[in-house]
Amino acid sequence: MAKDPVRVLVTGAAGQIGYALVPMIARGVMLGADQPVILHMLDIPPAAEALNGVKMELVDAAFPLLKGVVATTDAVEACTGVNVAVMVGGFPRKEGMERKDVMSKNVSIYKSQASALEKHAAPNCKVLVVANPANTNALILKEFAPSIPEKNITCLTRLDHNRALGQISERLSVQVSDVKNVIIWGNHSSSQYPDVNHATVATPAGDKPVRELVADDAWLNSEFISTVQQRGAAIIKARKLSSALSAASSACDHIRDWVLGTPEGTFVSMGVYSDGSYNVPAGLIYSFPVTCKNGEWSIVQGLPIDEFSRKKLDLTAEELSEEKALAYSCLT
Ligand SMILES: NC(=O)c1ccc[n+]([C@@H]2O[C@H](COP(=O)([O-])OP(=O)(O)OC[C@H]3O[C@@H](n4cnc5c(N)ncnc54)[C@H](O)[C@@H]3O)[C@@H](O)[C@H]2O)c1
Ligand SMILES: O=C(O)C[C@H](O)C(=O)O
Repeated sequence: MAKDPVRVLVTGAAGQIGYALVPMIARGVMLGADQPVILHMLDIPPAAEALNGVKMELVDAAFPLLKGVVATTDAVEACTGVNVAVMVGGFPRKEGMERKDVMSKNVSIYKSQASALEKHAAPNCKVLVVANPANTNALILKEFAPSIPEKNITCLTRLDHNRALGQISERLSVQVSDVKNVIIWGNHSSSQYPDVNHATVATPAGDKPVRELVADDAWLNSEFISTVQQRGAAIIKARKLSSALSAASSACDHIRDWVLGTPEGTFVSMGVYSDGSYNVPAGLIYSFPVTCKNGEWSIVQGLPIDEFSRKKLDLTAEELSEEKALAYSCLT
């Protein structure tokens, strides 16, 4: 019997990530090739015409899994009944703007959209925040939607995770699908810590540690880390626009693994509400290694953390605490 459609909200759907993301969702990349979907697309009135153009293209593409499209500038209509919400909409930083200017605009958006989701989304709606500052926007959304379970509010660091897999695959000339268990700790910003200490590569002789195969700690402890941390900036420099297809694809990976589960023995990185694991302060949205089963994520416990890593985990936590304080100061 055909499955009932799942309603997926994409905010900022007229923007560049939205344009890459909605066809992936409509093709089953996010929820599976047998899962019908109804797309809810939200943008702001100045983008209404462009949003309608995206809707026209979705109709023209005749996706068999796409059972309906809601394209609107009304947050209540957009949020009504949604099972998955991918929050991409936001105000990008423009020339001459301070971090605080963009933070203040975005946290206000996330505060108001929190209420719309809380009141109108389906119970147990899973939320993924993509828009920057992603961790702090997700935290504000969580704080202003107290009836949504905190486990349902996450932010995207899977792009950074995938970037780390990509760098290791290039360095070792192995298939990216043979590399697993890198970790992104902390903020989706240049303070993040991409950690390969638990990562492995599948070889004909079994799984081997990435550190052993790379055999160059100096590279792993410096250039590898800064390349992943700075990859977003490198894409902006090259494209004059921030990453879009990789962000959209990683958002699909994040939701797919969360809903359908991670493969046995594999962990992925997700920005989730910290519970004090690994001595990360509770009350931040922080990226951890997680596994997913039956629609729930759990933080992988008990990984040894060396002194080098400890400092890096703490540094990115400090930045997130500062962002949290700044976000609250913008809202008062
Ligand atoms: N977490 C990640 O890995 C990651 C990666 C890449 C980009 N990003 C972030 O994702 C966001 C979107 O990037 P983009 O390149 O698509 O930007 P974009 O400017 O092309 O699109 C953003 C869209 O959001 C819309 N918007 C603005 N305010 C809104 C509101 N209140 N409600 C609904 N929609 C609203 C805009 O009209 C626009 O269409 C940015 O914040 C970017 O920094 C995050
Ligand atoms: O928009 C940015 O600053 C970069 C983006 O978050 C990315 O990681 O590609």
